[in-house]
Amino acid sequence: MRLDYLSIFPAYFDVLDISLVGKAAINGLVEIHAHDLRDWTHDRHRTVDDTPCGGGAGMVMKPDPWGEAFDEIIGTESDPSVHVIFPAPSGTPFTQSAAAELSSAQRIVFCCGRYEGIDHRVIDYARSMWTVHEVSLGDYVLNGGEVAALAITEAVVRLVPGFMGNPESLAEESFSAGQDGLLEYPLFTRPVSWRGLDVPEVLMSGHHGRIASWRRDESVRLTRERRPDLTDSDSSGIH
Ligand SMILES: COc1ccc(Cn2ccc3ccc(-c4cc(N)[nH]n4)cc32)cc1
Repeated sequence: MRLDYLSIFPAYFDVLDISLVGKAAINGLVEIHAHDLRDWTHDRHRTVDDTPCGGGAGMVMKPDPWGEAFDEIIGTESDPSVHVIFPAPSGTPFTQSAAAELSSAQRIVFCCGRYEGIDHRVIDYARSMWTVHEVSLGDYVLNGGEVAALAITEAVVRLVPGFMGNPESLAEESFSAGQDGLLEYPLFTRPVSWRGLDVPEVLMSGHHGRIASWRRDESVRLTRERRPDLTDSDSSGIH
């Protein structure tokens, strides 16, 4: 899997060399390329923004640098196997199933906007050439697309076959299909007693049936408490 990042702050992606994603890069599972959008400007000030047509506050990212960057990084041929991701507050909420789908992609290009956003023709042009995803991380406002691109990268790359040492652990996580759409149960490890707080006795009983039952009850309780929106979905084991 090749991952490209287009941004006016490409240094945001240096962190990928440190993290687990960096390890995947070393063992050849993923290739990471960060690019400075200003490299495709031609004026002295390396300008990437301009005032919004129709008025309004803030600045909008000009289409020209994006188009030239696309030509060089992706090419001028249409290819639906290339996934182009535009993080945006107006995007579709990003989900674990979206991460799972993207984990089989061979190429993902992250377009990280800043200011008030990117000229919409850039997205329209990308849609005419590749598979485009406009995604939101959640109902809160970031200053640009870079943090979202990092979060999406981690969610996707950890699902790439061969990345996780213990792929079975993926099946037990919150939001993974195997959990019936329920939140993960509380976790404990040694010491059994810590600052007057004890591990639930059932977990020390060695009785696998009771442990499984306790864990499911806890998942149901937590999901009802924190994510009632998940309890009505068909995939959840509770209704
Ligand atoms: C309300 O309108 C706004 C428009 C743009 C911005 C700043 N900005 C510029 C590019 C960009 C890309 C993604 C995001 C983002 C994504 C999520 N889930 N929150 N925020 C924010 C972004 C702030 C607010």
